[in-house]
Amino acid sequence: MASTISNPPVIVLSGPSGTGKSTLLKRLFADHPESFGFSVSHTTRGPRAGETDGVEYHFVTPEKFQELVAENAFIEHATFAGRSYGTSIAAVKDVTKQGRACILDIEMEGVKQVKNSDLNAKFVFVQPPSVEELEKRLRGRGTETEEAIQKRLSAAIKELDFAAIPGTHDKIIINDDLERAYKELDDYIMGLLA
Ligand SMILES: Nc1ncnc2c1ncn2[C@@H]1O[C@H](COP(=O)(O)OP(=O)(O)OP(=O)(O)O)[C@@H](O)[C@H]1O
Repeated sequence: MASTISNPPVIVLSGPSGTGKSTLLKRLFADHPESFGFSVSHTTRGPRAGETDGVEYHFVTPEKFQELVAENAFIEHATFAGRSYGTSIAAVKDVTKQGRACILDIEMEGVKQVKNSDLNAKFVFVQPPSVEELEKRLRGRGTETEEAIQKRLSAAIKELDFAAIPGTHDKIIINDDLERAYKELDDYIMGLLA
């Protein structure tokens, strides 16, 4: 396969937390390592030894970060332990300029930001078979506290309502059986890249 694609797409993958997005993407990237590029995030943390600005991250000051927030430059941004991180629209465009498709794994608010941007994106929603099954997976993953699980479940209901609006997504994949769901995702995305 050629290592670059003409007119590569931006693919937005969303869906409730615990629905299986990371599991599906990990497989997709492993199966097609040449097809996708990763956007470089901005961060207010300082570079560690060996890290280069613009490679691992765009390293910026808190003031610059706030400026970018005010300009609506970010698709998503968040603060962890006092450090801010964000995915900018420009960073996603850089990936497509290099001839690689860019997949964004983002939440509903980020999806809305992409819809409001000039990115030419395809929207894929990964839907759990049911809210009960989603709860089972979140518990099974064992990475969340009870409080976090409840928060994720109430956010999931909002995401499902949003996804139910006709035309919100180009493709809805129900992640019931992982093999089947993966094949559907792989076929759809490789179809976009063909
Ligand atoms: N089809 C499936 N059937 C059963 N279990 C699954 C399936 N797909 C994923 N899982 C399991 O569900 C759990 C949640 O999956 P994963 O971490 O990929 O979700 P996610 O959507 O990426 O969540 P987050 O948005 O919180 O990162 C994992 O333990 C994973 O192994």
